[in-house]
Amino acid sequence: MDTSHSAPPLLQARGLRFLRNDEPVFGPLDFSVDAGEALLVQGGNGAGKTTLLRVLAGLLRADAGEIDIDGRRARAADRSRAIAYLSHLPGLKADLGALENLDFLTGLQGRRRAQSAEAALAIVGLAGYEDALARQLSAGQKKRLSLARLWLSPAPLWLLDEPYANLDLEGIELVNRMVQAHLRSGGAALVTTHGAYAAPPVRTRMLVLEKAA
Ligand SMILES: Nc1ncnc2c1ncn2[C@@H]1O[C@H](COP(=O)(O)OP(=O)(O)OP(=O)(O)O)[C@@H](O)[C@H]1O
Repeated sequence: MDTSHSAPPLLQARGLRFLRNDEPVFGPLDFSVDAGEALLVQGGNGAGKTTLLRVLAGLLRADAGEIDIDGRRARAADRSRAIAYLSHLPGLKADLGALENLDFLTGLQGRRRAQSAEAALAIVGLAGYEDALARQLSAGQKKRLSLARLWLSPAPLWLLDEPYANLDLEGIELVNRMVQAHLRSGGAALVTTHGAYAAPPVRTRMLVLEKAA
């Protein structure tokens, strides 16, 4: 018997709204994503996609609304344990090597057991770059290093802001394989995109943000 329908969504937002200088950026929004699903957050430039992910990640405070994780109200501090946020800025330490960056970030954010930083670098195509300084990596290599950090994260909910930016075709396929594997192992992902999107074949919901008038 399939009991998955009785489980609460991994993430549920109700009446979520964000204002900047008293002007609405988005919302009120109602959406949810289940374990095993992707939520595609679409909208043009300035529609509020990054702002929404930053609110969910607890980096900005919503003006109204509620966020539940696994059926329980989750304030910003609770959410940080459940969420891994891939920003479109890489968030790397420029003067540390690739491996040192991973050790630093997993030291802050925890690590999935049975995953080594070296293995994660190999998965994202950076074997041989262990000691390369982050500032010497290309934009696409930095994105790959951020993907290795994501791969090591124990968090079930991935927030991916423009994950394909700066990646070549093989990198795009890498992101899709990672998302597929993460969803298969019971995770979920929110993915922002402008529209042109090489979506992985996974169960997908859509959330379209309109630019506030
Ligand atoms: N730090 C900031 N200070 C003031 N306004 C901001 C700031 N960051 C974003 N905004 C404004 O908030 C709105 C939403 O921006 P946001 O970055 O969330 O859009 P987006 O959908 O991610 O856009 P893009 O596709 O261009 O990345 C825009 O009007 C933007 O100008």
